[in-house]
This record gives sequence, structure tokens and C-alpha cells, in this order.
Amino acid sequence: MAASNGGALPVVDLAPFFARDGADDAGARARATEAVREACQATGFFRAVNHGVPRELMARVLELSAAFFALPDEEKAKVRPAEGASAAPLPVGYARRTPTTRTSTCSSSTPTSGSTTTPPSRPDSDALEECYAKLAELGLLVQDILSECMGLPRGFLAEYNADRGFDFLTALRYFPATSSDENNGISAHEDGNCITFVLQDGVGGLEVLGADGRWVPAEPVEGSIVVNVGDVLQVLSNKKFKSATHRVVRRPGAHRHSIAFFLNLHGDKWVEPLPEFAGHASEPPRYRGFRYNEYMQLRMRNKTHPPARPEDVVHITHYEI
Ligand SMILES: O=C(O)CCC(=O)C(=O)O
Ligand SMILES: [Fe+2]
Repeated sequence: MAASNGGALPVVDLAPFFARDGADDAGARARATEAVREACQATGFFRAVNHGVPRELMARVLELSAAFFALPDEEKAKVRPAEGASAAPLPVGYARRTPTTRTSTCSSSTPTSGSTTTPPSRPDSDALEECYAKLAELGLLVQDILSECMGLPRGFLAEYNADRGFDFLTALRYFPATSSDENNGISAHEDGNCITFVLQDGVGGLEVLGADGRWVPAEPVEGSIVVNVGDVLQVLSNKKFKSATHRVVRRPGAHRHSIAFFLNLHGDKWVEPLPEFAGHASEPPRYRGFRYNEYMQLRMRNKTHPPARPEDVVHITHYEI
């Protein structure tokens, strides 16, 4: 069900999935599911409203992030993880390892490019915890909707991606655009994971590549959450669903803050086109299978050892047949 359309990209109302059962709700759910399916086939991208994450909580987490980033560098440096504490050469985000124990790590990075990545400061981690939990819950709902959209057995994706130990939340700040550089916040990319959620403030600058090759601004819609499909779903669906190509272009006048939640897959999972989409003579598989961690490591290498030639940067095309 497409609600008000703040720009050309769809806004999908998920309210029917939270309503009590009833004949009308089934119809509304079917329409919302169809809207998600269309969005995933067209760009891999939509904005969800009535998604179950309270607005005040979203605002609070964005506020915490802005307050953290506004601290002097020396303050932010205090929550930097110890050298070698993280395998990733990136500022560290927030992740839960098991439902009972969690690691909540913070770091700041001195701005080098258009954005820096860090979670909000430790003292207010309750809002962060709650937001993380709500986004993980939303992830389960969106996985169920996607299973339905893809014509997979009910609960298929929930079972395939049942380990919530690898999800990751990160806060980003983008500097205001200046007239003297190209204003690149994050270059065009696809996310390697299953599904990403983005909470953004009102500044704007996130753009999605449309089917016609034009960049479409994902203008902020009050209370909405950006949903974008990642590479894993593109491979499982044998490219029927698109991994959204997106970027952030910095805008003048204001810092932009966003929170990204990556619904991830266990590193040992095997990723390949599902038989529902491939294996018939008419639909040969478009990807060879791979272990998720192998792909993640190749993507990490893009960052630790950036290849001299852009064509040597590893994308999901690496596994294309
Ligand atoms: O800040 C945003 O709106 C998008 C962030 C993003 O694309 C990413 O972290 O992968
Ligand atoms: Fe992204």
C-alpha cells in the first residue's frame, strides 16, 4: 500500500501487519506486500511508515548521535576502542553477540572524508538498546514480508537467517557540503548484507539509483525508516530482487545525521540462488554460491587494501556467472 509519496520512491505503510487479525487486514497486508515486492524489483528500496519503531525513540537516538558528534575530538577519543580490539579497520559500531551478553563499543574518527561513523556515547545506551531491539524486530517482520513477496514458504527467510548475533548498528554524521569539493558523503554502493534500515534526520542527501539510471533523492519522510535490500537477497532471488545502489551527497548548510542498522547473516551461511529462482533451463543461476564470510572479507579488503583500479574493487559481481 503506497501511502503519501514524499518523492518518487515508494512509502509503504506497514500498519496492517500490526493490526489485529480480520478480513480487511488480510487485504491491506496483501496490498502492502505487493508494494514491497514492486519496490524490491524496481530499485530494492522503499521507506516504511507505521513500522513499529516509536517516533520518539528514533528522534532520541538521532539526538544522542548528534550530541556525541558535537563533542570535542578529545572527548570522543575517550570511547575509542583499544588498538587491535576490533578486527575491522573501521570506526566501531554497536552489536550484540548473544541475547544475554552484548558488546557496546564506541569510537570516534577524525573526519577524513565526508562522514564519520560512531555510535552515540555510552551513558545513554538505553535508548540505543531499545532502538536496536526494535529494528531487529522490524527486520523479522520485513523478512517475513519478503518471504511472501518471493513466493517462498512461510518463514523461510526467518529460518535461513535465524542468528541475530551479527546485526550491527552504526551512527553517521555527514559534514555540510562545501563549494570547494565534490560533496561526496558516501559513494555509490550496494550493501552486502540482507536488509538495511536507515533512520535519517531532515537534512536529506540519500539517493537511490533508479531503473532508468537516474539518481532519485530519498527525501526524508517524517517518522519513516528507509529499507534497502542488500546483496544477499539479490543473490538468493537470482537477481529478481535488486540490491539497492545508493549514495549520500552532502548538502550545504547543515550536518546530516543518520543511523544505519544492518540485518546481517551468520558468516558460515552459504549464499546462492534458491531453486525457486534458478536451476531451470530457462533460469540459469546468475551467481555461483559462496560462504557469506568470504564475501565480507573481500569487502573488508576493499577498505584495508583499496585496489588501485576501481574495477578491482570486489562487489557482488565477483560471484556472477
Ligand atoms: O547515511 C545514510 O543515509 C546511508 C548510509 C549507508 O548507505 C551505509 O552506511 O551503508
Ligand atoms: Fe549503504
